[in-house]
Amino acid sequence: MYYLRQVHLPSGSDRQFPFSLKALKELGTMSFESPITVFVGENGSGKSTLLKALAIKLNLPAIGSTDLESDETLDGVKTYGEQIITQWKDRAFRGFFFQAEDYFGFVKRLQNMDSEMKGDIVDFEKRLSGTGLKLAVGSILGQKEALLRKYGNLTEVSHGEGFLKVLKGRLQNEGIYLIDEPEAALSPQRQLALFSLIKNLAENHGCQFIIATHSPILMTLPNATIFQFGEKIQRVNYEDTEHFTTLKNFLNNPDAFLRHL
Ligand SMILES: Nc1ncnc2c1ncn2[C@@H]1O[C@H](COP(=O)(O)OP(=O)(O)OP(=O)(O)O)[C@@H](O)[C@H]1O
Repeated sequence: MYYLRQVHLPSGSDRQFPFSLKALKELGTMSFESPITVFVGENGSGKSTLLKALAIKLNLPAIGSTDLESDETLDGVKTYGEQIITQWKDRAFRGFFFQAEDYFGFVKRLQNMDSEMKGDIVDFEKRLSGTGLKLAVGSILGQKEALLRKYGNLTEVSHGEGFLKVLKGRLQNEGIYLIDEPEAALSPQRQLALFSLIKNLAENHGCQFIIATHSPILMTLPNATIFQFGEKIQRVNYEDTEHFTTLKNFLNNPDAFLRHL
C-alpha cells in the first residue's frame, strides 16, 4: 500500500529558480509506481529542491530546528511547492522530511526540551508541595524517560549512530517519508541497516519513501523507482546510474582512474 501516486509539477520561466534547473524546467508529471522512490543525479541537479518542494506541498514537518515554512532561504522553493498538484490513493496523515544535516538541529531541540523540563521542575518545587508537587514532577519525569527510551542519550553517540536512532524512533507505520541524503552520516554497514529498516517498513507496514541519495547501496532498495536528474529527469535501473557505474569501474580498477587525476 502506498499513498502519493502522482504529482503534476508547475512550469515557468527558466530565468527563475527553480525552473532555471534543467531537470525541473518542464517536468510535467511524476508517477510514484512503488512504495520506494529514489532521486539520483549530479550535485546541484535539483534533487533536494524537488524533495523540499514536495515536503512543503505535503505539509510535512521537518525534523530539525527549523520548520520549512519559517525557513526564509526556501522562498523560491515554497512558491514552486505550493503550485504542485498531488494525486493520492489514500492520504497519508503522518510523515516527515529529514535531511542528514538536520540531525544536529534535532539534537539541539531535544536538549532545549530537556532544559525546559528541568526548569519546569525547579518552578514546580518553588510553587507546589505535597501530592500536587509529586504529580507535577512525576509527569515531567515521565516525559523525560519516554524521550530517553525512544532516542537514548544522543549527546553520547556518534552522528551516524544517533541519526539511525532518530530515524528508528520517528518512523511509524503508514507514513510518507522524504529523506535527503541519509547516507551522509552512515558507514556502509549502517547504510545496510537503514536499507533493511526502509525495506521492512515499505513492504510490511504501508510506508512510502522518497529518498534523494548518492549511495549505490540505497539505490538497490528492492523495487525502488529510480529517477535520475540531469538534462531532464529519467527513469533508470540502478545498474545504469552514473553512481553505480562510476563506483563499480573505479573499484574494478582504481589505478586506471588515478592515472587520469
Ligand atoms: N534559493 C535558491 N535560489 C537559487 N538557486 C538555488 C537556491 N537553492 C538552491 N539553488 C541552486 O539550485 C541547484 C540545485 O540544488 P539542490 O540542492 O537541489 O541540488 P542537489 O541535486 O540536491 O545537489 P546535492 O547532490 O549536491 O545535494 C544548486 O546549483 C543550487 O545552487
